[in-house]
Amino acid sequence: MVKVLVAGFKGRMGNTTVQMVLEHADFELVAVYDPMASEKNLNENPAYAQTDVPVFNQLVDIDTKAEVWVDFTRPDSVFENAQYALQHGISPVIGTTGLQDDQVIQLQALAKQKGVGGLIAPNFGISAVLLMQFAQKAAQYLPDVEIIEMHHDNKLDAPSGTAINTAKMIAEVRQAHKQGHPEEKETLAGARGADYEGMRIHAVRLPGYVAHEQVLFGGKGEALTIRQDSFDRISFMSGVAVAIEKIRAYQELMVGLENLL
Ligand SMILES: NC(=O)c1ccc[n+]([C@@H]2O[C@H](COP(=O)([O-])OP(=O)(O)OC[C@H]3O[C@@H](n4cnc5c(N)ncnc54)[C@H](O)[C@@H]3O)[C@@H](O)[C@H]2O)c1
Ligand SMILES: O=C(O)C1=N[C@H](C(=O)O)CCC1
Repeated sequence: MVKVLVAGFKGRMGNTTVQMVLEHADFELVAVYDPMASEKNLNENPAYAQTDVPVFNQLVDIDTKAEVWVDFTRPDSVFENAQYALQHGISPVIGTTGLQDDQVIQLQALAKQKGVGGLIAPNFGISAVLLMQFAQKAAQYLPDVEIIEMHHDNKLDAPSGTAINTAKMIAEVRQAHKQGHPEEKETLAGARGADYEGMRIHAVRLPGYVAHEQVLFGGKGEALTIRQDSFDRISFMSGVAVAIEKIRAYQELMVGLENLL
């Protein structure tokens, strides 16, 4: 049984992860953490009356035998949480987006120093992992690309972690270049979206959406559109489960679920 702590358990993804871990035959939920929690045990919540899982609402109070730390929290708390996990020999499985490149480098150095495996996955959905791989392949032949990501309107970070990762993967196979007309001007600021090495990224935030991405390629007289949709947060759970199962076999912090598939 893999002993699991879920950070951000009061949130949308944290709650979905708690249910998945409780239902999984090979996982044991040993702790949950969220600064918004006021209860001492998860069983104070009627939905989890049959459980016996300690609740923590401050990092300093956490006392656990957890082997894996699943993090679905906030862009401004994930770095501290991941540092805490690595320092305590707990493998972080990080779904929270918004980590800066220098923070990822620092966490990778810490993981190496401690010999602890960990994963940062911008997206745990298999459709998104495949979309990123297909987009990287397509960009070898169609280097003019724009990315449109669409999310629910409670999302804090823009562009999404998936969109940034898609752009990074495309940038590995594509010469950076400015797209559009050389003299184009925005008559309304932001009209052309964010710029990643000449690729434009557009972020849509609307109620009713969950998580969706389109990568648009244009060539001479032709176009290709690749799209994926997460209609429900359950779409992320098989990826989270794979990461929990496999991560303790590693001694480094990796980026991307594809590293474990
Ligand atoms: N990688 C993926 O596949 C994937 C999928 C969905 C969401 N996400 C990301 O997961 C994160 C959470 O998304 P959400 O929709 O569940 O958000 P949410 O706002 O519903 O939940 C976040 C929870 O984190 C808690 N929290 C705040 N600070 C904390 C801290 N320091 N430690 C522990 N918990 C803390 C909040 O109280 C809240 O309950 C976001 O960054 C989002 O982009 C990633
Ligand atoms: O709901 C979110 O927020 C999501 N964030 C991730 C991202 O930023 O790419 C993945 C999909 C859901």
